[in-house]
Amino acid sequence: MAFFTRPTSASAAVRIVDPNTQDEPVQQPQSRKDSVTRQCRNIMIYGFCKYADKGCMYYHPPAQDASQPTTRSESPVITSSISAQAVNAPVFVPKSSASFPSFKSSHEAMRASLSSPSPSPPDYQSIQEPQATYSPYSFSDLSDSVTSQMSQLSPHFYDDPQQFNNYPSDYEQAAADIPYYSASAPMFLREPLNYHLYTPAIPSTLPFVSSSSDSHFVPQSSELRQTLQSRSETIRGVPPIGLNLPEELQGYHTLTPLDTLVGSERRKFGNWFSVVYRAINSTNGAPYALRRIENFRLMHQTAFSAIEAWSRIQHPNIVSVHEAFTTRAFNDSSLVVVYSYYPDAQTLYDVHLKPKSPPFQQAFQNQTGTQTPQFTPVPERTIWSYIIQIASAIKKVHEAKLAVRMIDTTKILVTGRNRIRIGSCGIVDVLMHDAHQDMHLSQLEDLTMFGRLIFALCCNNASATTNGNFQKSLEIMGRLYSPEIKTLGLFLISKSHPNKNINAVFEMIGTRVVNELDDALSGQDRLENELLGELENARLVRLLCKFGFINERPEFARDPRWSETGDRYIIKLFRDYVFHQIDEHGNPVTNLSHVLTCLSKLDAGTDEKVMLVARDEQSCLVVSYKEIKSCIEAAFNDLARAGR
Ligand SMILES: Nc1ncnc2c1ncn2[C@@H]1O[C@H](COP(=O)(O)OP(=O)(O)OP(=O)(O)O)[C@@H](O)[C@H]1O
Repeated sequence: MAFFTRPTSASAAVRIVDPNTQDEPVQQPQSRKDSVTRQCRNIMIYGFCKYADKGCMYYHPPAQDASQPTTRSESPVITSSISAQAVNAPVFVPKSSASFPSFKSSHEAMRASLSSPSPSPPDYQSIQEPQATYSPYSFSDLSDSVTSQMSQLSPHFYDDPQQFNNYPSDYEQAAADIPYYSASAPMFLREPLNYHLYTPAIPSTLPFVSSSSDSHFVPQSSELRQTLQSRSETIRGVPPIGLNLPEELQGYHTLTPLDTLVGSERRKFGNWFSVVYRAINSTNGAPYALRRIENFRLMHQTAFSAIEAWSRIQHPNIVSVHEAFTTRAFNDSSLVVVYSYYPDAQTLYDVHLKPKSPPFQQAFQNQTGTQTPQFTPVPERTIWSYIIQIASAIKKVHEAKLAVRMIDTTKILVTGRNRIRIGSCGIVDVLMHDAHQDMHLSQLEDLTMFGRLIFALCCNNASATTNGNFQKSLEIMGRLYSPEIKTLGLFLISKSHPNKNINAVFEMIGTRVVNELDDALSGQDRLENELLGELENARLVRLLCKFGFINERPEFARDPRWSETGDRYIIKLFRDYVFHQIDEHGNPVTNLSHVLTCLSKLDAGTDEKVMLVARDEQSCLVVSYKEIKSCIEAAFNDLARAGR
């Protein structure tokens, strides 16, 4: 790959040479016969030609004619109102329109034209040289303005925080660190991408961060996307009509029950019936889970002090408690506790213990009595993961001088791949406020419940430690899992162990915690990698929005100054260049990579130049992405100002 020295001049103007004529002898000037019928471009650009009376060979219409805008089929009108430096570049007139380069060839033309090293001293002079044969009007008039305008742009562009205000300061630092931007370093016409501004390709040497890898906590990319989409859809789900629920409940609205059980199926929370609703908070618009305890009468306001203590507990394995209140909105006296909401969460019971309806073939075999349904054991790695997460949550709660009081497969939520959270915290504290509670005993009871839960999960039976199932459960555990799990389970359910506390649990599972940590960190790497792939989206959407604001505005449809001149004209041509390419057969080029590359370079404002060809193919402009970017900024700011 070859890169070529950038002209040392500050000018943006580059003479375009048709690549086919690179090695050909210099073209002869156009015949005078042709010239006198063509309108002088100085008239089109400046409204007058100072060489009109000094021998300029082109046609100079009377003053009123010159001011008339040309139609679209003619060459673009570039008036003196043009502010973009690139517009001041000399206009390229191809030898014949039939040789208009296709998308590919225009790039090749660009390459070819730029491939010869720029002469030194300043390239500008080399541009002036062929004036006599190339264009009848003086270039020197343009040079000053171009130089001065470019000098405003070039040297400090990357120093100006305004230009890069879309990027975090790290990126600015990165830009500063890259020698490419250093003033003393060689500059190139054809620039490499600013890699600090682009998402690098995923290194294949790190298989665990690749989007197709499946980690313990993070599924592969496609599944992750599906999961997130589904959650987003769930949050926006509308409640079924006719539920007769309150429209507004203490600042929450759009109540949707998460439990569809009816009648005798309804499960109880202790002695009380309970329902969980998803509801939207009117203040912040976020969804929350509201657990309602029906027909509960609060005797003392102090019962809510436990909720206050629970609301201070933040832990990745505990569903956060936000607030609690009593209400008569359900036509009874209900207690409502508000929790963080996890869309598509299922309870551990639903995921692992709930009897699944057997597949068709299996059901048929059962009827004939040839085969009994088997349960699918929870993998040992998953059991350890659950153990560590629950133990970690319990430790946090016990250290806060509280007890969980409800460690049960129906109250632990699976909120992601192998991610669990203890839910419904704080409710028992309110319900049992009047009963005397010994915190130490409550904490021991937590550990016993924890042990029962381990047995239940390993044996796929919620009553694994009761109803005479214990011996069978021990046998199943011994057969399916390593002895450490059984030892831990027995330790937790034992009543008389002198040293039973959560810290002792961690002493027993210490080595397994290391695995969990490794998997958690790998999951984080995977997620970071996923996030990296999404980084580009925001910048591209921002740009596309600006394009949408600027291009084809109906109120300016009849105003040629809006889209046929200056900044807007460049934006229009650039839009054509990005989106409306056609191949050599005239078919649309729908190359997404081309679009993304162009937009990324535009957003980064690179110095790389691009050749924009007018729709009538009679002229073209060479502008840098940096200049196009400033055109877009200017046009957008005009609109924004007008809007204000
Ligand atoms: N914080 C929450 N975020 C999202 N969903 C939740 C939340 N809390 C509970 N749910 C969901 O609400 C549903 C009902 O919860 P509930 O605790 O009533 O479970 P259950 O299995 O019906 O147990 P039970 O009725 O015996 O208490 C469950 O599907 C659960 O996944």
